[in-house]
Amino acid sequence: MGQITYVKSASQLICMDGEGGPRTGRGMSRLGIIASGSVVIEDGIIVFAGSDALAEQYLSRRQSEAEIVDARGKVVTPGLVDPHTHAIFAGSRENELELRLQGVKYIDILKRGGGILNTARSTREAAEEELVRQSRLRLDRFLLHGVTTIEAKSGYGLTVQDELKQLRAARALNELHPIDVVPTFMGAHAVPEEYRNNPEGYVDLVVNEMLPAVAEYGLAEYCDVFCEQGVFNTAQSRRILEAAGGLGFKLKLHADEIAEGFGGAELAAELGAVSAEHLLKASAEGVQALAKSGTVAVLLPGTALFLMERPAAARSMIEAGVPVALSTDCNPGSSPTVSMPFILSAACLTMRMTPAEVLTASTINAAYAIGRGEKIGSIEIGKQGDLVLFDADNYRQLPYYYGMNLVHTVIKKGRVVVKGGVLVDG
Ligand SMILES: O=C(O)CC1=NCN=C1
Ligand SMILES: [Zn+2]
Repeated sequence: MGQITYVKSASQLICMDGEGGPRTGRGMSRLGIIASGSVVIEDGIIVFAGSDALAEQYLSRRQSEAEIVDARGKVVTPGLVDPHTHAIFAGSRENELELRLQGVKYIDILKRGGGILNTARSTREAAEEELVRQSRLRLDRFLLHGVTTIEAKSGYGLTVQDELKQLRAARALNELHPIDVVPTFMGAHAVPEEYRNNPEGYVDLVVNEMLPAVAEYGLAEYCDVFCEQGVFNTAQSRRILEAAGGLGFKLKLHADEIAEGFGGAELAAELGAVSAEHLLKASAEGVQALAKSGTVAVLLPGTALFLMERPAAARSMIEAGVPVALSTDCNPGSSPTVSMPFILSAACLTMRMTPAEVLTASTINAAYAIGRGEKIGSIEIGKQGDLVLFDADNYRQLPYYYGMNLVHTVIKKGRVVVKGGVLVDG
């Protein structure tokens, strides 16, 4: 008899069930809400989701064997999914905040050898165990904010060995922490100091040495590139992503974050990338291309806020039929946060997404952005038993109480890992 967890009598059960594939347009507003609903999880997999009455019937005599989680007065959603993080790193860059408040631009800090290169220095110096220790604390905080799966990129090593070290740390965390970690290789995050005068030589290193090594050790599912003016141009980005595709990596792209209409969105769509990320400055043609290719637009309103930039045009993307997902972009330079609940609020307040849309964008659509849409992101029979119980009367309160963490209980693969807003040991 398997381990049964019975999540009982939620005031609102947000199933997010529905047609296959990421949700678009009006589909982003269909949440599949069951008033007074219950979920039964057996051996980590959802075996029932529906009304309380039917749950009682389903369990019948086996209720006595179940661990009952009282969800009365709670809103129950799928575990939140963060599809874009740089969460594996050492050090911090709080000094840059004051620099930027004095008017120094993010990209100029990088050009001066700070920014990503600052974190690269501290990440290269850190042993793998130290990387795991520091990053594990961030994963604990993600869990306390209702996040049960994250994507995690490399890109602070910028040498073959240090990129492999970062990805091994991601693998170790995936094994030792309740949160599932989906790894992305991002050696093309910045050109390191030692290649400052030979950026093409660094692209050669990424293509000829880093990608084959990461593929050989099976350390990443995705390849991502910072396609940006002053970082990697579209020709370099294309070369790296085409090489990655040839080695079996699925593709992502940091696109149109800083320079207007740099062509990242168009490139992501042309290469059939699973997702394009940031898109603050995407062109109208780029948005249309994303809609046509079905590439998920991963929007990062926290980053726009932290960089004091206007956010991505989420409304026109949704209206164009682009599947939209949300993320913290957790990283020490442009978005030092793990709070997906705050990102939901920021998406409403700065990009005019609705409460229903931001929930879809942080669950099922975020799951599809990392290739996990058939496994997580909704409360449906056969999916992984990842749930969050929020202290809220209804789902609209999640983005409404901005800056507050309403997470009460988190269940990961059927096991309670956060209770009363506190991590459960073991
Ligand atoms: O600054 C960082 O560490 C992360 C980042 N990569 C591209 N934009 C922000
Ligand atoms: Zn990023």
